[in-house]
Amino acid sequence: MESKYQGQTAASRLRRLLQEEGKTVFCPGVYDGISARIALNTGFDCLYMTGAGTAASRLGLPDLGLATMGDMAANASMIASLDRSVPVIADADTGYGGPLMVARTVHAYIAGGVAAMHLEDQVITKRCGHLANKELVDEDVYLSRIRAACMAREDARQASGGGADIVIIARTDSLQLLGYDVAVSRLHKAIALGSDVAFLEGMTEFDQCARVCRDLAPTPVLLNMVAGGITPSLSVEEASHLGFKVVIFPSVALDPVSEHVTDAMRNLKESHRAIVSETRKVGGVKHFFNILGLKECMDFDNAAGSSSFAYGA
Ligand SMILES: C[C@](O)(C(=O)O)[C@H](CC(=O)O)C(=O)O
Repeated sequence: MESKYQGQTAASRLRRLLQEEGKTVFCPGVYDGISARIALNTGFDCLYMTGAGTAASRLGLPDLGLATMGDMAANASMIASLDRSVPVIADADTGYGGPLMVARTVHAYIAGGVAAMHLEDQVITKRCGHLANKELVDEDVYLSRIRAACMAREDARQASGGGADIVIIARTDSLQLLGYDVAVSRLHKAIALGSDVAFLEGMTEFDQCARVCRDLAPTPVLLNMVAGGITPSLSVEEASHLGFKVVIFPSVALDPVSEHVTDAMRNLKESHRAIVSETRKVGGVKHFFNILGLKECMDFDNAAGSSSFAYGA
Protein backbone atom coordinates (compact mmCIF):
# COMPACT_ATOMS: atom_id res chain seq x y z
CA MET A 1 0.00 0.00 0.00
CA GLU A 2 1.30 3.46 -0.86
CA SER A 3 1.83 5.72 2.11
CA LYS A 4 -0.04 9.01 1.92
CA TYR A 5 3.24 10.58 2.99
CA GLN A 6 5.19 9.05 0.10
CA GLY A 7 8.44 10.87 -0.51
CA GLN A 8 8.04 13.25 2.44
CA THR A 9 10.59 13.34 5.22
CA ALA A 10 9.31 13.91 8.75
CA ALA A 11 10.75 17.42 8.56
CA SER A 12 8.93 18.27 5.34
CA ARG A 13 5.73 16.81 6.78
CA LEU A 14 6.09 19.08 9.81
CA ARG A 15 6.75 22.05 7.52
CA ARG A 16 3.47 21.29 5.75
CA LEU A 17 1.59 21.02 9.04
CA LEU A 18 3.00 24.41 10.05
CA GLN A 19 1.75 25.94 6.82
CA GLU A 20 -1.78 24.54 7.08
CA GLU A 21 -4.22 27.41 7.45
CA GLY A 22 -5.90 27.41 10.86
CA LYS A 23 -3.94 24.37 12.07
CA THR A 24 -2.30 24.21 15.50
CA VAL A 25 -0.04 21.20 15.89
CA PHE A 26 -0.22 19.84 19.42
CA CYS A 27 2.25 17.33 20.69
CA PRO A 28 2.33 15.08 23.72
CA GLY A 29 5.68 14.93 25.52
CA VAL A 30 7.26 11.50 25.17
CA TYR A 31 10.58 10.31 26.52
CA ASP A 32 10.91 6.57 25.98
CA GLY A 33 9.65 3.76 23.80
CA ILE A 34 6.54 3.12 25.86
CA SER A 35 5.33 6.72 26.06
CA ALA A 36 6.10 7.21 22.36
CA ARG A 37 4.20 4.05 21.33
CA ILE A 38 1.19 5.03 23.40
CA ALA A 39 1.16 8.52 21.85
CA LEU A 40 1.44 7.04 18.34
CA ASN A 41 -1.33 4.51 19.04
CA THR A 42 -3.53 7.38 20.27
CA GLY A 43 -3.17 9.01 16.85
CA PHE A 44 -1.19 12.22 17.47
CA ASP A 45 0.18 13.68 14.25
CA CYS A 46 3.36 15.01 15.89
CA LEU A 47 5.36 14.08 19.03
CA TYR A 48 7.56 16.13 21.33
CA MET A 49 10.65 14.55 22.89
CA THR A 50 11.05 16.23 26.24
CA GLY A 51 14.58 16.80 27.52
CA ALA A 52 13.32 16.76 31.09
CA GLY A 53 11.71 13.38 30.45
CA THR A 54 14.83 12.11 28.69
CA ALA A 55 17.05 13.08 31.62
CA ALA A 56 14.52 11.53 34.00
CA SER A 57 14.01 8.25 32.16
CA ARG A 58 17.53 7.64 30.85
CA LEU A 59 19.56 9.08 33.71
CA GLY A 60 17.18 9.19 36.67
CA LEU A 61 18.11 12.84 37.08
CA PRO A 62 16.36 16.23 37.03
CA ASP A 63 16.41 18.65 34.08
CA LEU A 64 19.70 20.38 34.92
CA GLY A 65 21.75 20.06 31.74
CA LEU A 66 23.03 16.59 32.66
CA ALA A 67 21.87 14.72 29.55
CA THR A 68 24.60 14.79 26.92
CA MET A 69 24.20 15.23 23.19
CA GLY A 70 24.66 11.44 22.87
CA ASP A 71 21.85 10.74 25.36
CA MET A 72 19.51 13.16 23.64
CA ALA A 73 20.29 12.21 20.02
CA ALA A 74 20.01 8.49 20.78
CA ASN A 75 16.65 8.96 22.47
CA ALA A 76 15.28 11.27 19.77
CA SER A 77 16.45 8.90 17.01
CA MET A 78 14.85 5.88 18.69
CA ILE A 79 11.55 7.75 19.06
CA ALA A 80 11.67 9.05 15.47
CA SER A 81 12.30 5.51 14.20
CA LEU A 82 9.02 4.13 15.56
CA ASP A 83 6.87 5.77 12.90
CA ARG A 84 8.63 7.74 10.18
CA SER A 85 5.40 9.41 9.08
CA VAL A 86 4.92 11.16 12.43
CA PRO A 87 7.30 14.08 12.95
CA VAL A 88 9.21 14.36 16.22
CA ILE A 89 10.10 17.77 17.64
CA ALA A 90 13.05 17.23 19.98
CA ASP A 91 14.58 19.29 22.73
CA ALA A 92 18.24 20.10 21.98
CA ASP A 93 18.80 22.30 25.05
CA THR A 94 21.81 24.59 24.48
CA GLY A 95 23.22 22.54 21.61
CA TYR A 96 25.74 21.11 24.13
CA GLY A 97 28.74 23.35 23.36
CA GLY A 98 30.13 25.92 20.96
CA PRO A 99 29.19 26.30 17.29
CA LEU A 100 31.03 23.15 16.22
CA MET A 101 29.22 21.11 18.82
CA VAL A 102 25.87 22.66 17.86
CA ALA A 103 26.58 21.63 14.26
CA ARG A 104 27.33 18.05 15.39
CA THR A 105 24.03 18.04 17.27
CA VAL A 106 22.12 19.20 14.18
CA HIS A 107 23.76 16.49 12.06
CA ALA A 108 23.04 13.82 14.70
CA TYR A 109 19.37 14.83 14.90
CA ILE A 110 19.05 14.89 11.10
CA ALA A 111 20.69 11.45 10.85
CA GLY A 112 18.17 10.18 13.41
CA GLY A 113 15.24 11.44 11.35
CA VAL A 114 14.20 14.11 13.85
CA ALA A 115 11.87 16.70 12.26
CA ALA A 116 12.60 19.71 14.47
CA MET A 117 14.85 20.75 17.32
CA HIS A 118 14.88 23.65 19.74
CA LEU A 119 17.96 25.54 20.89
CA GLU A 120 18.06 27.99 23.76
CA ASP A 121 20.14 30.74 25.35
CA GLN A 122 20.72 29.32 28.81
CA VAL A 123 24.25 28.53 30.00
CA ILE A 124 25.38 24.94 29.41
CA THR A 125 24.60 24.11 33.04
CA LYS A 126 20.98 24.88 32.26
CA ARG A 127 17.82 24.08 34.15
CA CYS A 128 14.15 23.54 33.34
CA GLY A 129 12.79 26.80 31.98
CA HIS A 130 10.14 26.90 34.70
CA LEU A 131 12.64 26.93 37.57
CA ALA A 132 13.95 30.11 39.22
CA ASN A 133 17.31 31.85 38.82
CA LYS A 134 18.18 30.76 35.29
CA GLU A 135 21.48 32.00 33.85
CA LEU A 136 21.84 33.16 30.28
CA VAL A 137 24.61 33.40 27.71
CA ASP A 138 25.18 36.76 26.04
CA GLU A 139 23.16 37.45 22.95
CA ASP A 140 26.12 36.98 20.59
CA VAL A 141 26.79 33.51 22.02
CA TYR A 142 23.12 32.61 21.61
CA LEU A 143 23.08 33.88 18.05
CA SER A 144 26.25 31.95 17.25
CA ARG A 145 24.42 28.78 18.37
CA ILE A 146 21.50 29.58 16.06
CA ARG A 147 23.81 30.58 13.20
CA ALA A 148 25.78 27.33 13.59
CA ALA A 149 22.55 25.32 13.55
CA CYS A 150 21.36 27.01 10.36
CA MET A 151 24.77 26.59 8.71
CA ALA A 152 24.80 22.89 9.58
CA ARG A 153 21.27 22.50 8.23
CA GLU A 154 22.35 24.20 4.99
CA ASP A 155 25.32 21.84 4.64
CA ALA A 156 23.03 18.86 5.22
CA ARG A 157 20.46 20.24 2.76
CA GLN A 158 23.06 20.52 0.05
CA ALA A 159 24.58 17.12 0.75
CA SER A 160 21.13 15.48 0.65
CA GLY A 161 19.80 17.33 -2.38
CA GLY A 162 17.25 19.15 -0.19
CA GLY A 163 15.97 16.19 1.85
CA ALA A 164 17.59 17.09 5.17
CA ASP A 165 15.44 20.02 6.07
CA ILE A 166 15.22 19.96 9.86
CA VAL A 167 13.03 22.69 11.37
CA ILE A 168 15.04 24.93 13.69
CA ILE A 169 13.16 26.34 16.66
CA ALA A 170 14.76 29.27 18.45
CA ARG A 171 13.96 29.25 22.16
CA THR A 172 14.82 32.04 24.53
CA ASP A 173 14.81 31.80 28.31
CA SER A 174 15.64 35.50 28.69
CA LEU A 175 12.14 36.63 29.68
CA GLN A 176 12.76 35.86 33.36
CA LEU A 177 15.96 37.91 33.63
CA LEU A 178 15.76 40.52 30.88
CA GLY A 179 12.04 41.05 30.28
CA TYR A 180 9.65 40.72 27.37
CA ASP A 181 11.12 43.26 24.93
CA VAL A 182 14.65 41.85 25.11
CA ALA A 183 13.36 38.29 24.83
CA VAL A 184 11.30 39.11 21.74
CA SER A 185 14.24 40.99 20.25
CA ARG A 186 16.46 37.91 20.75
CA LEU A 187 13.86 35.83 18.93
CA HIS A 188 13.63 38.36 16.07
CA LYS A 189 17.39 38.11 15.61
CA ALA A 190 17.29 34.31 15.73
CA ILE A 191 14.55 34.34 13.07
CA ALA A 192 16.62 36.68 10.89
CA LEU A 193 19.42 34.07 11.00
CA GLY A 194 17.12 31.33 9.66
CA SER A 195 15.13 29.89 12.59
CA ASP A 196 11.77 28.63 11.39
CA VAL A 197 9.81 28.76 14.64
CA ALA A 198 10.07 30.88 17.81
CA PHE A 199 9.66 29.70 21.40
CA LEU A 200 9.36 32.24 24.22
CA GLU A 201 9.97 30.10 27.30
CA GLY A 202 8.48 30.73 30.72
CA MET A 203 5.76 33.26 29.98
CA THR A 204 4.11 34.14 33.26
CA GLU A 205 1.19 36.31 32.13
CA PHE A 206 -1.71 35.79 29.82
CA ASP A 207 -0.91 39.16 28.16
CA GLN A 208 2.50 37.87 27.08
CA CYS A 209 0.85 34.81 25.54
CA ALA A 210 -1.66 37.08 23.83
CA ARG A 211 1.04 39.39 22.37
CA VAL A 212 3.86 37.14 21.37
CA CYS A 213 2.37 35.65 18.18
CA ARG A 214 1.43 39.10 16.92
CA ASP A 215 4.87 40.50 17.78
CA LEU A 216 6.69 37.70 15.97
CA ALA A 217 4.32 37.32 12.98
CA PRO A 218 4.53 35.79 10.45
CA THR A 219 6.93 33.34 12.13
CA PRO A 220 5.10 30.39 13.74
CA VAL A 221 5.31 30.43 17.54
CA LEU A 222 5.45 27.44 19.90
CA LEU A 223 3.73 27.40 23.30
CA ASN A 224 5.10 25.23 26.12
CA MET A 225 2.35 23.92 28.42
CA VAL A 226 4.31 22.40 31.29
CA ALA A 227 1.84 21.07 33.88
CA GLY A 228 2.35 23.02 37.09
CA GLY A 229 4.73 25.41 35.31
CA ILE A 230 4.75 29.20 35.42
CA THR A 231 2.81 29.77 32.18
CA PRO A 232 -0.97 30.19 32.48
CA SER A 233 -2.68 26.97 31.45
CA LEU A 234 -4.28 27.18 27.99
CA SER A 235 -6.13 24.57 25.97
CA VAL A 236 -5.08 23.89 22.38
CA GLU A 237 -8.15 25.86 21.19
CA GLU A 238 -7.26 28.85 23.37
CA ALA A 239 -3.64 28.73 22.19
CA SER A 240 -4.79 28.45 18.60
CA HIS A 241 -7.06 31.45 19.05
CA LEU A 242 -4.04 33.48 20.23
CA GLY A 243 -2.15 32.42 17.11
CA PHE A 244 0.17 29.66 18.36
CA LYS A 245 1.01 27.14 15.64
CA VAL A 246 2.57 24.51 17.93
CA VAL A 247 1.70 23.55 21.50
CA ILE A 248 3.81 21.05 23.44
CA PHE A 249 2.69 19.25 26.59
CA PRO A 250 6.06 17.97 27.91
CA SER A 251 4.81 16.46 31.16
CA VAL A 252 1.61 14.79 29.98
CA ALA A 253 3.04 11.30 30.57
CA LEU A 254 5.53 12.04 33.34
CA ASP A 255 3.07 12.79 36.12
CA PRO A 256 0.73 9.86 35.46
CA VAL A 257 3.74 7.53 35.35
CA SER A 258 5.31 8.79 38.56
CA GLU A 259 1.98 8.75 40.39
CA HIS A 260 0.65 5.38 39.20
CA VAL A 261 4.01 3.64 39.49
CA THR A 262 4.39 5.00 43.04
CA ASP A 263 1.00 3.49 43.89
CA ALA A 264 1.91 0.16 42.32
CA MET A 265 5.28 0.03 44.10
CA ARG A 266 3.70 0.87 47.47
CA ASN A 267 1.05 -1.72 46.94
CA LEU A 268 3.62 -4.43 46.16
CA LYS A 269 5.73 -3.43 49.16
CA GLU A 270 2.76 -3.58 51.49
CA SER A 271 0.70 -6.45 50.12
CA HIS A 272 3.51 -8.61 48.66
CA ARG A 273 1.33 -9.10 45.60
CA ALA A 274 1.33 -7.18 42.32
CA ILE A 275 -1.81 -5.42 41.15
CA VAL A 276 -3.01 -7.03 37.91
CA SER A 277 -4.93 -4.56 35.78
CA GLU A 278 -8.23 -5.47 34.17
CA THR A 279 -6.67 -5.21 30.71
CA ARG A 280 -3.94 -7.69 31.66
CA LYS A 281 -6.45 -10.07 33.18
CA VAL A 282 -8.24 -10.11 29.84
CA GLY A 283 -5.36 -9.67 27.39
CA GLY A 284 -2.50 -11.35 29.26
CA VAL A 285 1.11 -10.32 28.65
CA LYS A 286 0.33 -9.93 24.97
CA HIS A 287 -1.78 -6.88 25.69
CA PHE A 288 1.32 -4.92 26.64
CA PHE A 289 3.46 -6.28 23.80
CA ASN A 290 0.70 -5.39 21.36
CA ILE A 291 1.03 -1.75 22.44
CA LEU A 292 4.65 -2.04 21.30
CA GLY A 293 3.87 -3.55 17.89
CA LEU A 294 3.98 -7.30 18.53
CA LYS A 295 1.53 -8.05 15.74
CA GLU A 296 3.41 -5.91 13.19
CA CYS A 297 6.68 -7.61 14.15
CA MET A 298 5.16 -11.06 13.66
CA ASP A 299 3.61 -10.05 10.33
CA PHE A 300 6.97 -8.73 9.14
CA ASP A 301 8.76 -11.90 10.18
CA ASN A 302 6.16 -14.06 8.42
CA ALA A 303 6.30 -11.92 5.26
CA ALA A 304 10.09 -12.31 5.20
CA GLY A 305 9.62 -16.06 5.00
CA SER A 306 10.52 -17.03 8.53
CA SER A 307 8.47 -19.67 10.33
CA SER A 308 9.15 -18.39 13.87
CA PHE A 309 5.67 -16.92 14.22
CA ALA A 310 3.77 -19.12 11.74
CA TYR A 311 1.60 -20.29 14.64
CA GLY A 312 1.57 -16.95 16.47
CA ALA A 313 3.21 -16.24 19.82
C1 LIG B 1 10.25 21.88 27.55
C2 LIG B 1 11.34 21.37 28.41
O1 LIG B 1 12.56 21.86 27.95
C3 LIG B 1 11.42 19.85 28.35
O2 LIG B 1 12.51 19.35 28.61
O3 LIG B 1 10.43 19.19 28.11
C4 LIG B 1 11.17 21.72 29.89
C5 LIG B 1 9.91 21.15 30.49
C6 LIG B 1 10.06 20.68 31.89
O4 LIG B 1 11.13 20.75 32.50
O5 LIG B 1 9.05 20.15 32.41
C7 LIG B 1 11.27 23.21 30.05
O6 LIG B 1 10.26 23.91 29.98
O7 LIG B 1 12.40 23.69 30.27
